Amino acid sequence: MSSLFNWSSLFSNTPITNGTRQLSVNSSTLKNDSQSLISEFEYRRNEIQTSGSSITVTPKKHNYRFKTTLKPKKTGLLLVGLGGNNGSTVIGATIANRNKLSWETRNGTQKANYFGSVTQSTTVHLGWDGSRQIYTPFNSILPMVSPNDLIIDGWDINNANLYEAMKRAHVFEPDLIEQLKPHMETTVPKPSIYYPDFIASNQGSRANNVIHGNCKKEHLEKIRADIREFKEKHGLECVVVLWTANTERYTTVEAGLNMTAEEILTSIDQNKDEISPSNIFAVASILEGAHYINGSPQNTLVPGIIELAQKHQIFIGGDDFKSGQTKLKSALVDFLVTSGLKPESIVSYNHLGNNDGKNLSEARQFRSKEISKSSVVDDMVAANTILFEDGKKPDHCIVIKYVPFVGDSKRAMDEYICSIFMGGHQTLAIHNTCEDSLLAAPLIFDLTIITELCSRIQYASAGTDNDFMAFHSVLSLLSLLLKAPVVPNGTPVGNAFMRQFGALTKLLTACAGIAADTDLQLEFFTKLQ
Ligand SMILES: NC(=O)c1ccc[n+]([C@@H]2O[C@H](COP(=O)([O-])OP(=O)(O)OC[C@H]3O[C@@H](n4cnc5c(N)ncnc54)[C@H](O)[C@@H]3O)[C@@H](O)[C@H]2O)c1
Ligand SMILES: O=P([O-])([O-])O[C@@H]1[C@@H](O)[C@H](O)[C@@H](O)[C@H](O)[C@@H]1O
Repeated sequence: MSSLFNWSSLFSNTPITNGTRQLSVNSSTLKNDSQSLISEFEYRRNEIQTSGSSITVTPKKHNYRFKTTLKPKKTGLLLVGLGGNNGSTVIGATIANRNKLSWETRNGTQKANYFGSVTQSTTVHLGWDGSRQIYTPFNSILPMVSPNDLIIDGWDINNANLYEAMKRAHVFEPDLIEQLKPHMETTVPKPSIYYPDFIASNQGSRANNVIHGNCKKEHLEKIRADIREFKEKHGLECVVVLWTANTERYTTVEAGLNMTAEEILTSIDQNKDEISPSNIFAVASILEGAHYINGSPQNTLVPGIIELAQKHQIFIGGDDFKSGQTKLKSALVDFLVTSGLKPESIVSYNHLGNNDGKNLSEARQFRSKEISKSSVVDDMVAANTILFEDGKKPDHCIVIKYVPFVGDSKRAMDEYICSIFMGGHQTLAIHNTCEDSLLAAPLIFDLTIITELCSRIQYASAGTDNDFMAFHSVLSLLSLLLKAPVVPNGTPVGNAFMRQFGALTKLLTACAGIAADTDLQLEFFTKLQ
């Protein structure tokens, strides 16, 4: 007996599709009670055996059951770097959207929105209704937290209140800033951990809001207490701690320091220099049951922190928001290679004038960013041994310059040179003005919302009584939103943008009992039986 499932009826306060359409799923395999939805999904993949130049493909089927707890959790977001350009933009945007603010610009009246957010502003193809293709909003497929409902707070080494921080950021229009003033001027970030050696020396003048003392164990306990207090004060069911503070230098990764959960905890107890502020935030989050996301490029998520997250069944994700120049690259290079054109040279230059750019103007912080920006084409190159028969990657050059005048309005200039047919070359020269915080802030919502959703999804093998399990702690599903995805050990990194989007939406539709969109569209040139 098929069941018609429409979860909006369960939560009258959850707008199912922003008032446009109601999505109901009519499936015989779908079971739901008032608390959860169980779907069955036949996962088809190819088991591959290679031997020399021969490949053997064995199609395999795996029958999954997905169990989604339907009611979104009351969720808090704690931002490390709350007073920064991204942090103040995130908070301001939720207030503006929640209060349906509009403001005057020289181009006319602008209304608050969540453009640039995958969860809030994209749609997913469901199929053909006989006369047109039907798409549904991403956030109508399963119940998700609304960014308007997020409780947001955080830490900063600078004590500017969020109104001052917003003005300093030069991201929002003055009319909006003044409307937000009463909502933001009373919020001051919590004092944070400051170890000068990890961020640029030019950030020292900002550090007037720091936790005193040099004992890393005490710093850990203070951050843990902050997380506990935040959770209890707001009655939260889910907390995500997200690093949007300055890019740190890489930390050493070695046995005895941070290779295991025990080592990272012992190294904190022993006050080891190589334990970074972001390491401490990650450990504190995990120990307090809060999920941790790294929006910056440094290697916070060392093996010991990954092991600790697994022990505590907490999600972690990173690294480095994929917001502008690299985001375009992750789609464009996929397009070029898929077209049979061979990128030979990729030069990505940008200059920016915000504090991020100032921090990145020092060599060790730039190096963290150069690493995360450089790895984004690796999977696309490896996918085509016709073009890249010798495995030689394209020349790939990253340049970042600090030019204060442009502020948060980063100017990215890229040149792609490809080998094409019969010895020709195609050159793409792209000028891309990236309003950095307006591009990154939506990703912060998505990272938080998808992490909370994944905390409500469990899986089991169909046809068995095996218990339902949570996904792996390293939430590689967040790769769409990150430049250098951290993935479970031994699994591949995927950066091609549309493949990442497809993986995310196909999981959601599988959990909702909706047939995955194969794009084959056989119904248009065959007779469906
Ligand atoms: N498009 C983007 O904006 C984008 C894209 C990818 C990555 N990022 C990364 O996001 C981060 C934030 O970018 P931003 O433009 O908001 O930078 P920002 O400099 O404006 O904000 C960073 C904030 O972190 C604070 N801070 C530094 N160390 C801290 C610590 N230990 N604890 C708490 N606060 C601390 C600083 O005082 C500052 O207010 C940077 O690492 C940047 O590389 C940004
Ligand atoms: O995301 P993206 O535009 O490729 O990369 C950007 C860097 O090139 C830039 O220096 C700074 O704006 C951001 O930190 C961001 O990481």
